[in-house]
Amino acid sequence: MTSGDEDERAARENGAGRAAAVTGRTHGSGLVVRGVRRSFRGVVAVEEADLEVPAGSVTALVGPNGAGKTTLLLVLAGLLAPDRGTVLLDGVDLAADPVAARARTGWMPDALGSWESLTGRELLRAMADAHGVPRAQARRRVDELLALVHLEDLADARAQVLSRGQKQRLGLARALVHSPAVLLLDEPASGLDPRSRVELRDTLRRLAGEGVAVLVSSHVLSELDELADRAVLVAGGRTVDVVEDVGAGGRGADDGTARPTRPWRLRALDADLLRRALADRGLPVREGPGGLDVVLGGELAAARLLAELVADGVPVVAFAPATGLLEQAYLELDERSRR
Ligand SMILES: Nc1ncnc2c1ncn2[C@@H]1O[C@H](COP(=O)(O)OP(=O)(O)OP(=O)(O)O)[C@@H](O)[C@H]1O
Repeated sequence: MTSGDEDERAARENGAGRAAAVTGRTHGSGLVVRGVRRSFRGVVAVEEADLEVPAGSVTALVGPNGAGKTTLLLVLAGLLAPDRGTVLLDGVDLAADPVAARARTGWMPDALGSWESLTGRELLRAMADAHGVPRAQARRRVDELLALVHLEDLADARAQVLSRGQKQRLGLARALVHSPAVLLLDEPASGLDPRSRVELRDTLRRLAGEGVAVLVSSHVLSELDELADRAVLVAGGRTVDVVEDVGAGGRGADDGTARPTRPWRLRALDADLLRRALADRGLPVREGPGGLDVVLGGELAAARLLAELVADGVPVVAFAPATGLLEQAYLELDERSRR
């Protein structure tokens, strides 16, 4: 047994002993991806992927249909071999030591898959067995995870009778059975009702708080704004951009001019006065539903503008982002890829 294995075992045992912790991890090396390419008989699904997911963070993988997100996640999960490129999972090179790399990685595909004839409990125990979690510990771990995803009452029902959302929750528990340092999730919120989505968000944030590196693909951009710390944008098989500070809403540079930019919607009791005040500042204005939209360079620029308008006696009654930061970045990306 290597010292890394011993650390891992200690971390697992720690986690199993502390009911409050989902993994028991406190730190790790996260995920590093460099120059990954993957094609299928001439069809290039992932052309050039470069990204990092620091331990303790949630990173969103965002891009239009066919951008290569699922293919990339399958490569990172060790289920598809890349044509070239390097993947480091918690410091372990996936190509050099796939077994150790997979032991550090949790994978939640967008569908539960072929084990649906087992009950949820059997499925989780089989997974724990496959990962070499000792029996007594596995029993405790499985109970904890069933509670975490609120499936205790359905634990002994065959997975195939579960609803789509319940299967998604079981899929999350399955991905966590071996206390992974890196968690990869493909559209985890699909099929979840609003309450389950909030719980998923809380669970992923909690995992990140425990030091796990979380990479999550999703099309529900408004929810990623609240869930993710940062987002990696993918288009045409390439990682094309990174949006930092997603959760903070994009603070922007001190001069208020740098990215990220997005429209803000303003409403005043006197719309004409507001229109004139914005025009005086050289800000192009668009009529939006229920207000005027102006593009600003971040929250600092917005705060400054609001203070100026109020000081000038403009009776502003609403001032908020017109779209989420990620939504805006995604729409810009989509626009560029259509040109
Ligand atoms: N097994 C395969 N054989 C051939 N082409 C494939 C295969 N898997 C994926 N592709 C192609 O690779 C490209 C990327 O597909 P992928 O499923 O990774 O995209 P995605 O970003 O996950 O899309 P979506 O958001 O619609 O799920 C697509 O053009 C797809 O048709």
